[in-house]
Amino acid sequence: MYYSDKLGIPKTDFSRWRLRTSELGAQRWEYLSTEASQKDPQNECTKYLLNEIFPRPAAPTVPNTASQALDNAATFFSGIQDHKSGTWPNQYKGPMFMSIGYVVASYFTGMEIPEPTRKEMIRYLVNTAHPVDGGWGLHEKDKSTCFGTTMNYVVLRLLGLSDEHPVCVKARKTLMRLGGAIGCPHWGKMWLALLNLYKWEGVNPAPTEMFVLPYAVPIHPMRWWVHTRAIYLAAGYLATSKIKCELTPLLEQLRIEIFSKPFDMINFSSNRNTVCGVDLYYPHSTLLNTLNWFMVKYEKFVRPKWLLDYSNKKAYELLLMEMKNTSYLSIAPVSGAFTAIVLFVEQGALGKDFKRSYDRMSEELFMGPLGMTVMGTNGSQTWDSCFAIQSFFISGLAKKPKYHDMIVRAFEFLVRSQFDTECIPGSFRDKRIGAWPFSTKEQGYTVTDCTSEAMKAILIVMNSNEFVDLHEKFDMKKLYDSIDVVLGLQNVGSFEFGSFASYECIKATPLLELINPAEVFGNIMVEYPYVECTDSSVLGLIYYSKCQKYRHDDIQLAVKRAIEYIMKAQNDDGSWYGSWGICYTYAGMFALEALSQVGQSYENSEVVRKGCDFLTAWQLNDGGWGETMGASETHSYISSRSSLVVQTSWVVIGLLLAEYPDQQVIRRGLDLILRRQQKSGEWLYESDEGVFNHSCAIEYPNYKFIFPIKAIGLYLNRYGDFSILHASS
Ligand SMILES: CC(C)=CCC[C@@H](C)[C@H]1CC[C@@]2(C)C3=C(CC[C@]12C)[C@@]1(C)CC[C@H](O)C(C)(C)[C@@H]1CC3
Repeated sequence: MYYSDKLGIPKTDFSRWRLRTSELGAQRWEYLSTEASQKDPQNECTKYLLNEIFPRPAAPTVPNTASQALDNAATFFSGIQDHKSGTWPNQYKGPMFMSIGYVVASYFTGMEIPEPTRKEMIRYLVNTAHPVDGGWGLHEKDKSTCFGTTMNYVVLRLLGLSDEHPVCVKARKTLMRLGGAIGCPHWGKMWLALLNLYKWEGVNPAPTEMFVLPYAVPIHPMRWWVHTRAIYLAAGYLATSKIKCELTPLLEQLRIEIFSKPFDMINFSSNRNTVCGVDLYYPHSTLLNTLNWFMVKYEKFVRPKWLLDYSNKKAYELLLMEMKNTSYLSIAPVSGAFTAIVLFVEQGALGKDFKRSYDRMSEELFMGPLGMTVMGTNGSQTWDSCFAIQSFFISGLAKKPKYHDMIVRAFEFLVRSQFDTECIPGSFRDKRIGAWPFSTKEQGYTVTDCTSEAMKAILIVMNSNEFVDLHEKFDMKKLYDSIDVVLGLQNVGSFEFGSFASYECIKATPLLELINPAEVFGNIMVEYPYVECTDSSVLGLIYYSKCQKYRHDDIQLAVKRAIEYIMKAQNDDGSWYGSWGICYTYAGMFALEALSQVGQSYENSEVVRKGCDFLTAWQLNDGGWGETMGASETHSYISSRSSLVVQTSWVVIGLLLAEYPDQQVIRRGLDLILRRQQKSGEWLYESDEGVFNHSCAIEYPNYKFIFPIKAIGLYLNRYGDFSILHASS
């Protein structure tokens, strides 16, 4: 029973929800009428996502051996694939600062949120409120923060929950304890200012003049990290124009509810830098405070109107290009919602670009047992499909005819998802033909590791005799472009030689972090070298060069440089810090896999030995491994009390690929994985697997299938099958 049920919060009829997908992987939830629902049964994937049948029926065979357990897992996982797209849709949730964008954009523009969505968004927030104090944090499992609590309180109120509802009363009490909404970080202040719940003079400046500087200026915003630039481009337009919506009775009421003082008594301009202590992850530098001080004076006394108009016009043009490059999705939900508001301001409710962008926001909403929320991105389609294919091949499952169609569908999805058009000239985007995104082709952004992993998955299928029927579906020449993109993404200038970053090369100095205005995230200003992205790039490049001749020498050189980077990135204790998964177990697996591909093993490489010894030292008494979000935040390994299946799988995979000599250590990990497997063949959610910007946890629901399958498969390859006593918990 969920908290929302205890409180009697209205719920929709789950049997009426359908997940509609497209061949390009777009996902939209639709709520049918009872009659339509009867004619159009829910598919397995949707039932699974909504937890409609639980506990699920046991797999037909009780596994007596590890290979049978593997087969049950594979059967379960292939059963929840979405057939139309060939992907594994999932509620890619965690961050608690995304829904505000959709709700503010809807309120601001007068667009009505459909009733079932409204109800389920309320349910989700009720179910994720902190069990003790009723607030919300930066992510679902976080302590309550001013940002999380203010944003989600406002969302609930805009969605129609009464201020007297116990959930609101409790949350408000926590908000007051945190000092009220005045302590919101920069983005929070911006959302409030748009809603006329905060004065723009109390928001630190985000000047659009930066975007009209010549690109040659080394700190030009188009050299920043793609997300930060997209957010500040749209938010800058809104902030400099001091856009706000009309004050409605509800907003007037909210002005009273969220501050600890009467609204008119607050001196907003003296609270530009007020950030609640609990929220502060990345405090301002003196440089940023000084620049902000000058900017405020400049905006007030110096800035000529023509310059503001000129730079906002430029910002608007760039935003339109961004929308066209991303099929109106924008790179991610935060920038997407700010941009939709800009388009509304420029074009009005009937504007075609506004309408398209607003419509696309529904593809970020995802329904689940707790309710509906806006996800971190419009999905994780490509990334998960790459790993699904690879793990089925490595564990020998791909040979079994019963998984043939699943692999065909995922392969065809990857083929459809490769970029085949370039971005609009002048939009400061790199060449993308040949590359792959993290989510969908329509989202339009190349990701380094996604490109390499997709290339590898495609090649594995193309090299396989079982899939000759697919060989004509892909022209291998299309990988020439992929190779060009990947090679072009390696950092070979003055920054972090040999490494790979996330979306682009590093284009500006990390000193820019000194002007990071976001307060709640670290490392967001520029691209950084990521060991996992570097590892994946190595894996893709090596696999390609083993079977193809194109740019062979360039690839060898790139791999050599990348491997040198990976070795250099190892910490003294043998660990690697993972930026996108939690944490050292994640990066350890990737690094050990990359090193194994150049022949480095426990026996012959000091780096590998240290890497393995670091991991084995953290093995828990139950045989597995588990790491907490604290590790990502504090940059030191923090173990969970009992093991987690996904992280145990990461370590098992790493150790197996490193040819770690002690079979017993690995076997104990594997036993844990097998013990946690359910009778249905699946594994259940245990803890968030992913992270970003050091402070925000995010779920990767497919990891609990992909990595155990790979771990069991690799174990069987090395040591052979064995009988098991308990296959279910
Ligand atoms: C602080 C900001 C700007 C918030 C918006 C959220 C995005 C920045 C996040 C949500 C999902 C996210 C973590 C993601 C990534 C970057 C940052 C994202 C897009 C990437 C693509 C970086 C490279 C990684 O190896 C991997 C592919 C796993 C992830 C996927 C998700």
